[in-house]
Amino acid sequence: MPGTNTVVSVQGVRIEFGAVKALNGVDLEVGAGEAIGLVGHNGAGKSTIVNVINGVLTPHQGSISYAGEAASGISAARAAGVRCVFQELSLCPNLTVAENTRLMHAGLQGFGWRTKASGLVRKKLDEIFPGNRIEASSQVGDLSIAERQMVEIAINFLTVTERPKLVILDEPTSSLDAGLAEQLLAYVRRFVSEGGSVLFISHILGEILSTADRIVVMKDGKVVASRPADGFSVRSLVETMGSVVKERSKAEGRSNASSAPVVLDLPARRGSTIDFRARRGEIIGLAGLAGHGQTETLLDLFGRNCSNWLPTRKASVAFVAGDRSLNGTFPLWSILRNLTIGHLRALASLGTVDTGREDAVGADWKERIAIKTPDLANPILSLSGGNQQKVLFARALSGDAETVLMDDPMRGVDIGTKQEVYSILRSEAAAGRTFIWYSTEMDEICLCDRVYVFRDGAIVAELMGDEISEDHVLAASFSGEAA
Ligand SMILES: Nc1ncnc2c1ncn2[C@@H]1O[C@H](COP(=O)(O)OP(=O)(O)OP(=O)(O)O)[C@@H](O)[C@H]1O
Repeated sequence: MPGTNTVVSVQGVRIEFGAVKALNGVDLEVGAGEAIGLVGHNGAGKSTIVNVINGVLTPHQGSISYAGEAASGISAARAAGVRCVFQELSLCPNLTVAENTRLMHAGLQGFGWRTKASGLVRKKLDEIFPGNRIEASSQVGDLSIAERQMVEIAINFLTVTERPKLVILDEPTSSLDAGLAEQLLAYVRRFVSEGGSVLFISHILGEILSTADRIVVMKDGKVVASRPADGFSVRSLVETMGSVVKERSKAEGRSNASSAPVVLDLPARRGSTIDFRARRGEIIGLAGLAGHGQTETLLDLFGRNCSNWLPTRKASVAFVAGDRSLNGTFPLWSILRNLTIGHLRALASLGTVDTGREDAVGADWKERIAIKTPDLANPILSLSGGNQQKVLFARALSGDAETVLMDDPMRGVDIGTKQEVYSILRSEAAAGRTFIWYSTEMDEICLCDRVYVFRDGAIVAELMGDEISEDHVLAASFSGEAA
């Protein structure tokens, strides 16, 4: 029986989507003042259990109770103080930050609600992310993905009539750079020390280990471990999730392509003296604080190198978009069509798509990066977030583009798959492909051959080989000079 200090308890919950057993008898309890880290491979069932707790999904079997009272549904969860920051951000892009705050908090009503909403959200943004420059009057569609994530987090933590009791954060740092992620984790610890509870999902295991009191590991729709965080290490977590840690030194396999031909370049801008240059076979990292011009540089490179008045059989650059739902997936299409759309010409014979070859490409990539689905003909939205991201990767890598531009492409991808993708990138680079990779994860930046650090829209440092380290990237990000 759940204790009096229990905020939410789920017992024996089962959820099936057709043939997929998304939850196969899950028990989970969250106590007051507890920070729980929830980890598991892509498709393990983490978002599904979140949707049960916040009342969006009704279990096919099993029960749910809030503070010891059996109840279900969105309003029961809301009344129990459950709030959720979703993996696919749920703000309305055509409304302002203040208007989105009002949508989430029905208590903001009557004369002067807009001023009150603006004040509350600005105050919470400053409390969680000191130094941010987000205006309450800004339209959400004009904000970067990191800013949208910050707004959604602030809206869910703020108190209008009732203080939130349990805030569920589904991959909240996936679009935040290291500095913003640290600010959020520090705030989470403060919230928990004041008696609030947090259920925190992340594929970045370091932040789970440093923030959670207890870690729950899911695998194939079941909870396979639930222990105090100090009983886990990165290695034991990965193994409990069912993957193996591959040891690799940062410099392993780094190419020394300094004499290879330049395939893409951009002149220095905004007062910088450093030109951007990418050589054949290089993996170039774009680093720096989020929103300092990395995505714009990728878009600029893409625009300059793909616009062609004449139809072409071979695209020279492919792009893995950072905002999966806005620019990545075709939501009404199948998984297979989403994967092959980038290079249908190469799969065509006599002007129509050769479905046999298309199926073979799909089956090959399903196997290579473990896309978790019973059938590639299923809609793309039937996949978990991380598995959708794998499809976008496969779309870029399965074509024959010589250069692949990647805008923070590992968002939501589990650690086992990341390791596979790192190996694929390294072997493709050795075969002559060039990768330009914006990442908000320092570990990934450290895997690159050469790194450009961005600040205020300009390149402020170029790091090579052993110079590529967290300290040097941070020093350049803040002071504009390599350490
Ligand atoms: N609406 C849906 N229709 C069909 N299958 C679904 C649906 N939602 C989830 N699933 C399936 O349920 C399983 C669990 O998905 P869930 O999104 O909970 O995984 P997850 O652990 O959150 O993964 P990720 O780390 O990639 O976000 C997956 O196999 C997924 O394909």
